[in-house]
Amino acid sequence: MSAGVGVDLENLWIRFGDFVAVRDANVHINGGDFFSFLGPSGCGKTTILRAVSGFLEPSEGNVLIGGNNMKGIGPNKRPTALIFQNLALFPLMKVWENITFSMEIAGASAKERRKRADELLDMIALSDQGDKLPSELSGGQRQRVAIARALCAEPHVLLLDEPLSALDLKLRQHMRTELREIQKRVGITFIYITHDQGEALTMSDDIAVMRAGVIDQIGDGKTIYNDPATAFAASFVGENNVFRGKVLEVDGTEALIRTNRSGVLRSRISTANVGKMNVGDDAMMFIRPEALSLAAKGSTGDHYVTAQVTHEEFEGNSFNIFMAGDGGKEIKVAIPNHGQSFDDHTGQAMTLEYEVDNAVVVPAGELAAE
Ligand SMILES: Nc1ncnc2c1ncn2[C@@H]1O[C@H](COP(=O)(O)OP(=O)(O)OP(=O)(O)O)[C@@H](O)[C@H]1O
Repeated sequence: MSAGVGVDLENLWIRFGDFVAVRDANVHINGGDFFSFLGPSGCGKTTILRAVSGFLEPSEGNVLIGGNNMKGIGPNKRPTALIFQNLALFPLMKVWENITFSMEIAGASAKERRKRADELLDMIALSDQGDKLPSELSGGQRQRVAIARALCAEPHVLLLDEPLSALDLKLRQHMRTELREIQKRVGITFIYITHDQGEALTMSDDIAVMRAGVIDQIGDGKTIYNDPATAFAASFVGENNVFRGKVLEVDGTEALIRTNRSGVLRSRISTANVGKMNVGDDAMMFIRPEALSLAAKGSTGDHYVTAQVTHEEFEGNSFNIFMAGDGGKEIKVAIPNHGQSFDDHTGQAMTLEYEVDNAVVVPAGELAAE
């Protein structure tokens, strides 16, 4: 198998007429990593992938693969292979013939092709399925065959454009584990595009969060979830409660925020913004539903929030309490279900407690659409 090589985007701009689809992207992807671009529809993910694969020439900046500048190098001369959502396996060809189609075009003998197909079938854990037709496989198995077919040409970088989105939910979740295992076995660099944060978080070494052509943050899943750099990253990845306000006081890595509706609250400053937030700045503070808990009645201080309960729901693993928040948004509190009894609090004012470390403040900015 070929080794994974690094991919770099340097000051990459992609314009379509006056429209800027990718704005000054700078990304380093380590060789052999599973790297995801995560963002909503239309944010420029596919455009970046097309620039890496060579189907699109950047307006400005460079794409480097294995340290080599790809300027002027066409798609079929690059060490990349691309997998789309629509697999397009040949329905009348057996699985092994599908996998080694590129070798047939190159004039390889049937014996050579079969040998290579068997190696790749082992790799995708479909050892005995080579003589079947694609229609005789499950959706997930067909997906693996498409991956094997892309790997047949020994790319150093595999580019995957939302390859799981056509599958049903259960299979999609199962395929996350499969894909990650295949990637580890093959050892090459995977660049994965998705709007599904669960996919990005479960599979990736690193994730780039994208918004309207801009990369907001690059980091591993835990960093992006626990330490978002922007309001968009905080609100796009996982559920989050937002408290808007202004910075009242900065104390190293912590700040006091005068919120519009919930008094003065203390928060950790997100790492990317330490040293950059000043008194008087518009700010957004985020606390996840699972980081809020019910406090004793009458508790006050800068890590307590009091709000009116609008409704509640039982979700199985948690009791969810919804409270009146700021700017028409609700505050959601998720109380883990340990089999305890749970009173209905609708209409009551409740006080919630949080650990300052579990609150994160960033400069006010665009929130992800719900
Ligand atoms: N050839 C083109 N000409 C003009 N505009 C384009 C072209 N290709 C893409 N765009 C625009 O660039 C933006 C980014 O498109 P892109 O396909 O990269 O988004 P995406 O993040 O992959 O979205 P999705 O998840 O829906 O595929 C979109 O607004 C799209 O309309």
